[in-house]
Amino acid sequence: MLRASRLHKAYREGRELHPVLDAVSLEVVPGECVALLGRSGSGKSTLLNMLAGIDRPDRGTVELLGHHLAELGEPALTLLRRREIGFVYQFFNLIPTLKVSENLALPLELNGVGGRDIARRVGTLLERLGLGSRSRAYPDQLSGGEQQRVAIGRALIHQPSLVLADEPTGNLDAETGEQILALLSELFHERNQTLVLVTHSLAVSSIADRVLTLDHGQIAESPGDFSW
Ligand SMILES: Nc1ncnc2c1ncn2[C@@H]1O[C@H](COP(=O)(O)OP(=O)(O)OP(=O)(O)O)[C@@H](O)[C@H]1O
Repeated sequence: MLRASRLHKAYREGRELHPVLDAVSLEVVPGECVALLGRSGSGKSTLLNMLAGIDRPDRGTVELLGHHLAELGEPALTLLRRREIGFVYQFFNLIPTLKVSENLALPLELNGVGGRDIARRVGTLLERLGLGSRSRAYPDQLSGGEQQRVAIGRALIHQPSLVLADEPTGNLDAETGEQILALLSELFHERNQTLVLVTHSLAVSSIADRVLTLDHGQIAESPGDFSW
């Protein structure tokens, strides 16, 4: 599904080069849920962006579904992301001028799915998300937890092979966060998808089959003795 080999990334701060990833390698197999754990600033989002081809490593390679991302131009990368990846972000990133149902429909429209099929799939998923009565609401009329439900729906509706979630509960209170995590985990298992979940929370990483920790630019299996 996903293979990253010896990724290096450094950011320049004035004259100094600040290394973030130092020969990071990881492999994710289909159907797996992998949590990427690390303290703030350890490079989790940087790594996630490389895995999705949003940012490019200084050195190293990323292979997604057999495609070497470095060999793809921007249009091909965009197409691959649109079809094969669903994203869930900490701050939901819904489009404020679109209703709930329209936000959900967007990935299907971008992938050329027909109108009737879109209406059916949006309707079914809205019920599954417990948002059947909110389809005509705008994002700012929803609670944080409801907005994240919509965002999870938007990430999954086009049945991508890979879902990338960056701190999906980071902006929610503990109880809502637990509900969102349970929903994400349920939907992920039902659909037999592959999930890479970035978090700094051990509780969040508990839904994963495997936990990788990122520390000082390097990755290790299992949470070890970090205490953030
Ligand atoms: N575009 C950029 N330019 C310069 N430095 C950057 C850039 N993006 C990230 N960094 C730096 O790289 C380091 C890793 O950032 P990153 O956002 O990947 O960490 P993170 O583990 O996701 O943190 P958090 O949990 O706080 O979101 C940080 O020191 C950050 O300041």
